Amino acid sequence: MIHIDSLSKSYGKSLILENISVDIPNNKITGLIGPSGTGKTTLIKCLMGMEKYDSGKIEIQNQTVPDRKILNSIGYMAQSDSLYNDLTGFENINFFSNMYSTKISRESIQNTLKLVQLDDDRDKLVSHYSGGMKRRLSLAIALINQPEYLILDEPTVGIDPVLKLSIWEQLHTLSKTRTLLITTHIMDEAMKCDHLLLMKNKKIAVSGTPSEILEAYHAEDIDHVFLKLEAEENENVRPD
Ligand SMILES: Nc1ncnc2c1ncn2[C@@H]1O[C@H](COP(=O)(O)OP(=O)(O)OP(=O)(O)O)[C@@H](O)[C@H]1O
Repeated sequence: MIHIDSLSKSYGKSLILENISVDIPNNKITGLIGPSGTGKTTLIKCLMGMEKYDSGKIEIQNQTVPDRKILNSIGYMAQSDSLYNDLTGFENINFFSNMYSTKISRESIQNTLKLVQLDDDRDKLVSHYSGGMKRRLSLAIALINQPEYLILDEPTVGIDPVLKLSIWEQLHTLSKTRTLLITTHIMDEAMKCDHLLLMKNKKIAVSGTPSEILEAYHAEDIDHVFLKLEAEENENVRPD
């Protein structure tokens, strides 16, 4: 479980995350959803120890983070791909797999490339990859050491609908034994998550399963929940 307690974070004078307290359950896909610029990536960077937070606490497996040992059990896919353009897909994933203390076999690299449907393109230079291929390679790199926690920042951007579906199937399979935290703007992807955290105004405004949230807000989709939150804020009325 990821436990976030009273977390606040500013960049300079701008407060980005305000007193956030939330638990991210094990063996589920939690979707962190919210309009652009609400602080989703900032929250993830705080979890990963890539940004220092001002106050509060983050614990993963009861261990305060950042913690080196815990980092080894997290697979992270950033929003922008950090790949070596002058290496092939295979060489990239091989490079990153050498960073782990446990040896990752060629077979497991090959299987992971297959999973993201890059096995046929493994020997192409990444500079010749499309945007979607780069995203898939980044996803493969996040998966390579079979981490207990997977934190994926907009994993399906630039990926075509058919592959997107197969990646979601895979994410669901992974979530049987792993804890996933995924950010997305894409509202139909929100509905595929087991648990949602809706971010608004520096806070987690709503949390629950997609159906619980839709029911509570009498909304047909998550977009409408955000619209209702906006109206609620403007009129200062609560949903009935
Ligand atoms: N390093 C930084 N220095 C200063 N401000 C930053 C920095 N990184 C992000 N911000 C600001 O913090 C706010 C939250 O950004 P963040 O990237 O966390 O949002 P987001 O919800 O992930 O957005 P998106 O969905 O567009 O990726 C934005 O106003 C952004 O401009």
